[in-house]
Formats: sequence, structure tokens, C-alpha cells
Amino acid sequence: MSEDLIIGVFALQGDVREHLAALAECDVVARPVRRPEELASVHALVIPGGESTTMSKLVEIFGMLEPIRERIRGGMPVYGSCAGMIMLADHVLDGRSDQVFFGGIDMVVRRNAFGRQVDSFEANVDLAGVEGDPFHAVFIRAPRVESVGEGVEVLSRISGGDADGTIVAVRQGPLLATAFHPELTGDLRVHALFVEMVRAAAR
Ligand SMILES: NC(=O)CC[C@H](N)C(=O)O
Repeated sequence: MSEDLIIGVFALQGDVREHLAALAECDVVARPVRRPEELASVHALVIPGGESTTMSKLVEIFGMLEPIRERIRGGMPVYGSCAGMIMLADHVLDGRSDQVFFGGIDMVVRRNAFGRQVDSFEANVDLAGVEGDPFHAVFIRAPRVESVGEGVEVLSRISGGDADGTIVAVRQGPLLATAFHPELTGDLRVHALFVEMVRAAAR
């Protein structure tokens, strides 16, 4: 275990436990983060899936909006899955009017954009930088990436079906986001990729 690397999981709302477990399996120290003092002690942060409107309210109540924005500006690696992807987007469509976001990734994301019938669905996707079989991706009322700016690397798109070509994973510098939930399927390759990004940033 590399005791030196501490990755926080933003623990105000969402599937925190699953991310903590996935990170622990990747041989790093994983800790829940709720307050500014806890944020100060981690090298990187995971923002879980959940409900971004609820997360937004709690972010304000716990005084975490500016501290996290500040760390993002300072280059802290962050990985957001699903609601976490929404929290990392610079532009969000169909958010609540009073909803707040951390921002950081130059992309336009639409909340709950896959339509009622496909509230939840699964797809096998290729992921740039991840070796082996396609990744089995689980989408739950997922956001849709509508466009990305020049500095954003598209890591994955859905291939085939109604959503063919839809961007579902992106990276901009130390920031990583997926519209799906790798923490729910036991495939550790996305977390391993993030840990690698965190190690690289810490070097
Ligand atoms: N599974 C998820 O994280 C869903 C995201 C949720 N629909 C939101 O807007 O925040």
C-alpha cells in the first residue's frame, strides 16, 4: 500500500462506500471528505454518483464550494462519476436555477438527458488508456456530454444504438469524469487510471 497517497471521496451524498472500497482495492488510502479540514489532508478527490441537486445544497451548507474550487484551480486531481461529472462541468443544462457546481472541465453537460425509457441502461464501451476488454458501463439517470472544449480529451463514446457517438468519459489535465458508474461493477480499471493520474501529479 502506498501510504503516501491519500484520496478523498466527497461524502456528503451518493455512493461513497463503493468508491472508498474501489480505491482501497487500488492500494491507496481512501478517506471520506465532508469538511474543509478533511479536504486539506487529501491529494485528490472522487466525487461520487448520486443526485447533483442534493449534493449542491449540501455543498453550500457544509461550506465546501469555494474550498473545492480553490483546490481544483490549484491542480488537485478530481474524478467525478455521473452526478460527480455534472459537478465538474463548466456548463450544465437542465440544472436547477439555484444549483451550484465546482466546474473545471470545459464541457456542456445535460442532466438526465437519456430520456425516460432509458433512465438506466448498460453499454460496453472502449476507454482510451484502459487496456483489455471493453468496459461494461452502467448508466443511471446519467448526464449527457453535449460538447467539449479544445483542451478536453474524449476517452470514450457509446458505440451503436440510439445514443451512438455520445461522449461518456472525458479528461482535462488532472480532471477525469465518466457519465457511468465504475464503482458499481467491480471493474477497477477507471479507478486505477485515476490513481495513476494522481501518482503522476504527485511526482
Ligand atoms: N446516477 C447519478 O449520479 C444520477 C445523476 C442525477 N441524475 C443528477 O442529476 O445528479
